[in-house]
Amino acid sequence: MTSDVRIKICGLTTAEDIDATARAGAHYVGFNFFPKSPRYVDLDRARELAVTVPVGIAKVALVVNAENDALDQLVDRVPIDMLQLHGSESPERVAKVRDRYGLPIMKVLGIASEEDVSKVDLYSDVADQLLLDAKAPKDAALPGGNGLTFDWTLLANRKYWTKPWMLAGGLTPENVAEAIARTGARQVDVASGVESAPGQKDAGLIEAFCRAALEDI
Ligand SMILES: O=C(O)c1ccccc1N[C@@H]1O[C@H](COP(=O)(O)O)[C@@H](O)[C@H]1O
Repeated sequence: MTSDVRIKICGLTTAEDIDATARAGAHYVGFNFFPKSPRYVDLDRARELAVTVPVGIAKVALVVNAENDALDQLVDRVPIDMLQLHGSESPERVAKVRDRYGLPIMKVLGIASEEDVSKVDLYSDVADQLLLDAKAPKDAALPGGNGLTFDWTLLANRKYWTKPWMLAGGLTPENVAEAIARTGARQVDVASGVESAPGQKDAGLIEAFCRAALEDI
């Protein structure tokens, strides 16, 4: 028996990554457009990869506080299905991006406290999905992709959320089943937890992650 959990593998950079992710049964692939990331892909590379993604797997573009010029070029050149806003974008900015491109938006919230969790309500009317990631440490070079978990009990007392949400932050083949069981997440996202080195995806780890996430426990 497999569960209905949906899986996003983020920060793919090669054709082999796409192949491994599709074979493992993931539902979303993420392309990372944050230049400082070891998972960064430029528009040409992202386009080459995106056109090979099998139908039925959603192609997500991860951007951080991107301006319209950069987003215009991205959307023009790369056939994506969703924008993941992983910066400090306000609800107003999220609404503007959604209106301008007509693409579904996944807004990311960094979580370290109850107050952070309560921000879901601020974005529920303007985002199509929420992604809850560990809040990056103040001195971190990256706002995500740091392999850090957050305190999952912060999600225990959440009220009903009207938009689909995804759990991220430090997930691995070893902890993803526990994370799902403890938080009730129906969607999970991983970047560094399926890599052999920063930015280098490992087909075996992708397969193990998907197997563990899809297992009914
Ligand atoms: O992965 C990155 O390099 C990255 C850079 C900038 C913003 C977000 C990034 N990754 C996202 O963060 C989550 C959690 O990452 P991890 O699994 O803890 O390594 C990841 O799923 C990406 O969506």
